[in-house]
Amino acid sequence: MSSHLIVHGGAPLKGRVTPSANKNAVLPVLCATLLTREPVRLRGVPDITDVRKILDVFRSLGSSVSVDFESGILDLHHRDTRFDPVQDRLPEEMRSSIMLVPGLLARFGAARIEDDVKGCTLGAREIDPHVEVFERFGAQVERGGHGLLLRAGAALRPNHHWTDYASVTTTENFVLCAALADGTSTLMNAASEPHVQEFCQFMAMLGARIEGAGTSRLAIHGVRELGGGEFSFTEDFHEVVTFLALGAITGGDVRVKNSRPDQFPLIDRTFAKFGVRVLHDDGWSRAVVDGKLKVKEPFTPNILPKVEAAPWPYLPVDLLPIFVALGVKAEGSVMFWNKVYDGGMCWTTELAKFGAHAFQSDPHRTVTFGGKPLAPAEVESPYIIRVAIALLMVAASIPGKSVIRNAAPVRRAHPRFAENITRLGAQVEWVETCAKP
Ligand SMILES: CC(=O)N[C@H]1[C@@H](OP(=O)(O)OP(=O)(O)OC[C@H]2O[C@@H](n3ccc(=O)[nH]c3=O)[C@H](O)[C@@H]2O)O[C@H](CO)[C@@H](O)[C@@H]1O
Ligand SMILES: C=C(OP(=O)(O)O)C(=O)O
Repeated sequence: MSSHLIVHGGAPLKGRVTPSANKNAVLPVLCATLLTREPVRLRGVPDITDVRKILDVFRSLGSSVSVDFESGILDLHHRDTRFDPVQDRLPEEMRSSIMLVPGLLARFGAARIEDDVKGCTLGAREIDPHVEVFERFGAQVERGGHGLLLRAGAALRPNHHWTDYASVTTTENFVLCAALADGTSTLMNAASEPHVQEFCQFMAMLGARIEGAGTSRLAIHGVRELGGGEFSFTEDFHEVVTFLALGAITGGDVRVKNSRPDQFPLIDRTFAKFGVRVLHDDGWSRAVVDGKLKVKEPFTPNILPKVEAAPWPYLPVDLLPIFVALGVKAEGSVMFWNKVYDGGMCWTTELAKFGAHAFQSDPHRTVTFGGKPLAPAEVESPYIIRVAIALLMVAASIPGKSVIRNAAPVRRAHPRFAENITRLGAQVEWVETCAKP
């Protein structure tokens, strides 16, 4: 079964929208709940496929799971749980599956990593930095059927570690292991993305002792046990940017609830490179285009304006496709540089189907020559959430019917996405089919 998005583009998107929570904050938090035997209540939990997969794991462990996606309230209680690391399988095709390991080790002294925990097909996405973290905390790792099997003794061993690069989920796994380790652990080159910070806030609410959240050095003082409690998620900055960009690319006027404009200065400057002014006022953000989308000329002669994406506080790499879509529409040329992934720019051929001129100059870089006339098209999304969104953005800006084939990755991160943008005036519908729509 495949899920395609049918888009009748050309309508300017207008209105107000409240974003959901950030999948990349919600998932490590869900994994972290395995570390406590006390009840946890989460508010603002989005109805996305990755969340459903983790909740299915909890049910199979025997945990109490009560979720109401309408209100976004999730009650979890992991008390009498059971797990067989050889027989039981964990979710695949999602990166966060790897963050179940510390909770399983803490409960059962055993865990597993499935063969496919790459998530979006953005490139290599190695697991070695994770394995290294688990080994430093004292786990033994060996290859088993369909993945790796891990075993650890009673308490994990505190340690001092410096990673090759600032990895989001490796940092989160380090914190998850260190929270209950027998002493103080430190991590250098820690990731500091907003979702890593939000995850650390949740851990602190459970009673974890973390210093340096939001910086590149974390110190975690292990505690004997963690408690329970309540936690509310904030708005997802990926969704804030997505809705703003959809308003801008369709010539509309979308206002998006955003309680963290302090995280936006670089994002706002990136929008400005395409002629989009982002205004933040009273908890709401708004994208304004004066005239038409146009690339801002640099003062330096004979250079290409560029957008660089890298670990925070750079522009987040998952936002890059959204700006590529703006680059295709804006008059002028821009170089996009994905400093993280070696396979994140593979989709320029799909843009060409709309008549766009985009050139992939190497695995990390693409140049857009924007402002060319575009026509509706049938395009194929790779298994990359934000690329499906970027293709939809381009389609929504062109009058006529386009089809985004295999757009299901959208459902991994954006709940009720088609409904949300339909309320803003888009004409979008899902089609589930075995055949071509
Ligand atoms: C569930 C979750 O939170 N997923 C996010 C998380 O994935 P994830 O934690 O898997 O991403 P990492 O930060 O580990 O980076 C992914 C890959 O990029 C490469 N790499 C990364 C950084 C670097 O400086 N050098 C380098 O080579 C490595 O091959 C690495 O495996 O962070 C990514 C980078 O923000 C986001 O795209 C993902 O949405
Ligand atoms: C790449 C993403 O997620 P994952 O790491 O789960 O594949 C994403 O959220 O854009």
